[in-house]
Amino acid sequence: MLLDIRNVSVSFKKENQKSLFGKERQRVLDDISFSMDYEDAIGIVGPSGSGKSTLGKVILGIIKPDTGEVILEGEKIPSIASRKSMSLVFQDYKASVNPRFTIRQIIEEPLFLSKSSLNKDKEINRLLKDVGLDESFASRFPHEVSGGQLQRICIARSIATNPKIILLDEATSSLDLENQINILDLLKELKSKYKLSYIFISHDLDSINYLCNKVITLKNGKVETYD
Ligand SMILES: Nc1ncnc2c1ncn2[C@@H]1O[C@H](COP(=O)(O)OP(=O)(O)OP(=O)(O)O)[C@@H](O)[C@H]1O
Repeated sequence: MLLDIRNVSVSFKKENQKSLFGKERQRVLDDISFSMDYEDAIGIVGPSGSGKSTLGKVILGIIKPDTGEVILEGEKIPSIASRKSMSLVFQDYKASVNPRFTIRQIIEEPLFLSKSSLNKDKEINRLLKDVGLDESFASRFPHEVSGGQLQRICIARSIATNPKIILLDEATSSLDLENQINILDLLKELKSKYKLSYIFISHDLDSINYLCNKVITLKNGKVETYD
């Protein structure tokens, strides 16, 4: 098994409490359990505020759950190994890149310590090709590419470290329909090429049905359906 989420609960301190030192907490995730096999694409769907992104952050080790655990290949998260095995693609691709970096610098950011510079150029060209862009993109800046192209660049960055799991948080939601479909097709292609596993957080059931083999529906922090 690749990933095992066991009885995860998360609560946050409630905002705007009547008393200044109020200790009321809001339970955002309530006893969530599910597992993921190699090469699964799991869709997480649910209304706004249902806890989808919080669950993503728990899986990435950004938020420590109050109770429960996340086990990646038998190892508890967060661990050094887990950080290397997972990467992330956001909805807000513009905010997730440094506007002063060239596309080459953006893609090589996670490769910083790992490869010699000669190999790096080759690697960047290969990654650009993987996401359907040619080598000329490497020297451009983010404002010189389209939204769909920038999201492709973020996907190239996310596969640069050979992760096992890519967490895509509303990764297609700010794109127009044509770009959404193109990105979903690209994700499918990369998945089979590199035997990737995806956790795909989305409002959009059509996209989830297109890409994913399992769907988890969250409602008020609980798993409502799992199939
Ligand atoms: N760091 C935090 N501190 C306090 N409350 C938080 C924090 N992060 C999230 N919440 C609250 O937890 C609940 C779930 O948020 P979350 O972002 O996980 O929902 P979501 O399902 O991803 O929503 P959306 O679809 O709108 O992105 C919300 O009520 C949110 O206000």
